[in-house]
Amino acid sequence: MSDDRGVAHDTDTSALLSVEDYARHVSELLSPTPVRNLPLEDCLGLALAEPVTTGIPLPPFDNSAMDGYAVRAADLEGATGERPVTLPVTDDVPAGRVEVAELSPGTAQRIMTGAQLPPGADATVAVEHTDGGTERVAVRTTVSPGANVRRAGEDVSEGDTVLHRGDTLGAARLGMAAAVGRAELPVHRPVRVLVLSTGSELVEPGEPLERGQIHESNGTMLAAAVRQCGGETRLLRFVPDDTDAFHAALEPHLEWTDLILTSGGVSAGAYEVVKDALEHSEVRFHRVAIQPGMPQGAGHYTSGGHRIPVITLPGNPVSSIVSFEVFVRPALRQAGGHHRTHRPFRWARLTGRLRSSPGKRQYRRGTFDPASDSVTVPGGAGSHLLSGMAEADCLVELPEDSTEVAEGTTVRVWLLD
Ligand SMILES: Nc1nc2c(c(=O)[nH]1)N[C@H]1C(S)=C(S)[C@@H](COP(=O)(O)OP(=O)(O)OC[C@H]3O[C@@H](n4cnc5c(N)ncnc54)[C@H](O)[C@@H]3O)O[C@H]1N2
Ligand code: MOO
Repeated sequence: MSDDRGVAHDTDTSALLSVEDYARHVSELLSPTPVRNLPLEDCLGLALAEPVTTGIPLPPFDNSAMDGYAVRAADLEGATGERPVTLPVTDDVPAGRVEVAELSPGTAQRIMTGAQLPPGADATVAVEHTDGGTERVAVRTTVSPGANVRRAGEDVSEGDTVLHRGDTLGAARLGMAAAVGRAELPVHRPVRVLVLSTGSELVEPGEPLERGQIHESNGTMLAAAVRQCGGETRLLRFVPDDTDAFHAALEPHLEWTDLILTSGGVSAGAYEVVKDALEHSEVRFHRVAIQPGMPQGAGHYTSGGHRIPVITLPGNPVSSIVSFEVFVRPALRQAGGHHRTHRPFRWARLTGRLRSSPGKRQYRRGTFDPASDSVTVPGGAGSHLLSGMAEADCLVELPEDSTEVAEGTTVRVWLLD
């Protein structure tokens, strides 16, 4: 097996912080963002800060589920294709009509889907079962009382709670809010994250590379990851490997920022600018029992009266995105007020065998097959192997105590977007 080629092996696992302890530490850094009333069109992806109760029933009035004719069911007794019952059509009721006349016995009113059921009517017969007449209508079927009628309050009653605190507002929930008459909702404003990348080897995508250089990719990736979980971002991509320049780059953004998220520059090298620049702030660097993503830092950046939470992710691209998923995403979701903070997970059978780092929780990149509840891990464990991450639809969790994981073993998989 060679699936751990290119993995940074650290055999000293004695001083490693557990994944749980570090995750808790990170989530304690952030407080919930302030609550604002925003128009519905600005609420997509944000978390509701208070429950929504409805002041009206839905539907608000009895109405027709079909285009056809409002009738009294008893008037159609015995109607068949051979012996239709013919009724005079006394009115036309389009959707939106406010005043609707009473339906007299032995008559029909032409009615549209969503239009008020006339008082006295107890059913609608669909136009397909009639000759479609406008003066008189021949009806070829019987109907039961209540047929094709949507009763007031059938969906929700006045006073019902229709949305809950902490709900993430997606299309259907925004539709629900509009349906009960809300134009605005109280939501947690998005968490504002200043994403920054350091490294003299980094070059703007689109520019040619000299030998020894790579395109900057973590900034794009992490900013997108923040936005995917409901946050707002500012991206500083080429912060120089110089501590004064680092502080100067941050300065204009400090008033705006809820969290500073860096990648790179924190391990054991000679030019670790993030580590050097944060040395005098309240940031602590840890080695966490996770692969990829072992070198981590968290705390507060202090400057000119500001005290801003900061999380420093490792620079290897897969290390940075995996540790974002494991540590940062749940913390951001919690700060944004969402009650769903974690990705959904499934249990799945491994289609091949894997080797894992002892003493560390390993996250491998996989593709999950929901039809067979199985997961395939095509690529290696190396934290520079971004293509495997780009292909993956899940992260495969191998526990700290596993070393050789046999084919067929049941593992937890975290489903990605
Ligand atoms: N002697 C040791 N060396 C390393 C250790 C260690 O414990 N002792 N840990 C290894 C592990 S594990 C990881 S993970 C990395 C973490 O390194 P840094 O966070 O300091 O990151 P850099 O050294 O700056 O970069 C690592 C790698 O990632 C590339 N990178 C960085 N930023 C970006 C970016 N914005 N876009 C694309 N790629 C980026 C960078 O070029 C390097 O290849 O350290 C190991 N070493
Ligand atoms: O293995 Mo590092 O922990 O590449 O992330």
